[in-house]
Amino acid sequence: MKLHGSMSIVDNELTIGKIKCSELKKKYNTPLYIFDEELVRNNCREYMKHFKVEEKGNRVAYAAKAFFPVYMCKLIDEEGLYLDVVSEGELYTAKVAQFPMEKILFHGNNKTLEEIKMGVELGVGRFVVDNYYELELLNQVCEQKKKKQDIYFRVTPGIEAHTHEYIQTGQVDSKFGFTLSNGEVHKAVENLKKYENLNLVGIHAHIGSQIFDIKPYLDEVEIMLGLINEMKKNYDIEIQELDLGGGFGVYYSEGDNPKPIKEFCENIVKKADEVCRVLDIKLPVLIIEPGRSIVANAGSTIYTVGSIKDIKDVRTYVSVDGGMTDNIRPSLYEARYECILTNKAKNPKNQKVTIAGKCCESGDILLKDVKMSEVESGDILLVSSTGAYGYSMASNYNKILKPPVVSVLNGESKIICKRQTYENLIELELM
Ligand SMILES: Cc1ncc(COP(=O)(O)O)c(C=O)c1O
Ligand SMILES: N[C@@H](CCCC[NH3+])C(=O)O
Repeated sequence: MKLHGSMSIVDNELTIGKIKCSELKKKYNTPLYIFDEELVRNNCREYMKHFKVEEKGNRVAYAAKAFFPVYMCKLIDEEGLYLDVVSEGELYTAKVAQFPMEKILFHGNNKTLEEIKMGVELGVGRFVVDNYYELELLNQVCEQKKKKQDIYFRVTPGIEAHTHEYIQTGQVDSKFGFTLSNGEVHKAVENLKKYENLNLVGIHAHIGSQIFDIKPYLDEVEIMLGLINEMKKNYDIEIQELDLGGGFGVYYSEGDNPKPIKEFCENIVKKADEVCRVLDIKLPVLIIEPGRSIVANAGSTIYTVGSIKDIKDVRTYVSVDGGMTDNIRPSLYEARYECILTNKAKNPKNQKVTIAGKCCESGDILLKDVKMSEVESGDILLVSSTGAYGYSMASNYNKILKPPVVSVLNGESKIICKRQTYENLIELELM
């Protein structure tokens, strides 16, 4: 297994943030999400530096959906990032964390009236308007509240990025945004005069998630700056902000070859400079919205191994005390991960096993056919890179409790999300 961030192996045992996994298990029990705070902060700083936030006034907005406890929101604020939210719940979390509302971008393809009202009342900086329905609702709400709201248009630029089809978003056949190729974007711009309470300051596109190539982003820069140029020429509208979305890929398992943050950022910034020079237009403020690439490698999940079923000449199933409820990604996207027995970190990996979860579901498989050292019940199994879309997509299927999240940093650990209790589980149910 590739070691990430502050992971290291000491006396044949895996440590994170200078703490042995066996100590974490003893203190907090399993299953347990571990959050490597140093790595998250380093990733934020890499983005801020290489996307030229100070130098050029560009912005990095963290995509809350990847992992968003109040603690994470406060960290994002401390590191100076902006924030991308997609729901009332994420907005509420930001409010509780006292995140500056003017630094929030509010996304979503079907924002409800309640969500729109909440966003306007709280004073979010930018609504990323997805469709006509939202334009109407937002304008009405702003009229009632006598506010003028800055907006972006979400554009579907027609880029098919190479990633799982469930997490592609930039292609024409998408539920998100105004389509560029059939003139929808232009029509929306032409109609803007009707919406007196809205002020179009930017355009946005997001081409998908877990993307390794830089090329689709460079295409996106070209297409979107071309659009900005047309808007100036055809409608005399000056677009000052260009939001290119997130989706930068990370390493989960062998074969994944993500580019370093520096490379993604520098190439995008450089390309935008070049295209603006060619088109002879003013360089807009650039925004990106990384989620996964800030938190994925910083998160790990530890489990305790329970039953082991060896079906001779077929497969060996090693079952753990969590599964698809704390990590739906393998079942949903056939996502692949790496794992290690933390208490036998350097032992030779001489067998092939399949790691199964405990849900009543045959598809509840976390890792299929992975190399593993001699395994026994009671061992601690760590799955790496579960920091993005693990906790945030966790469920209570089979009424299994969501595990806690513990942050580790320089030999200290602290709970940032408590373990759910059975009382939490049934508190909304009629007795
Ligand atoms: C609009 C938007 N921005 C940002 C992101 C973050 O993506 P990722 O976590 O892959 O960086 C997403 C999710 O794909 C998104 O839909
Ligand atoms: N939840 C997805 C990514 C979501 C993308 C959001 N637009 C994943 O785990 O990969």
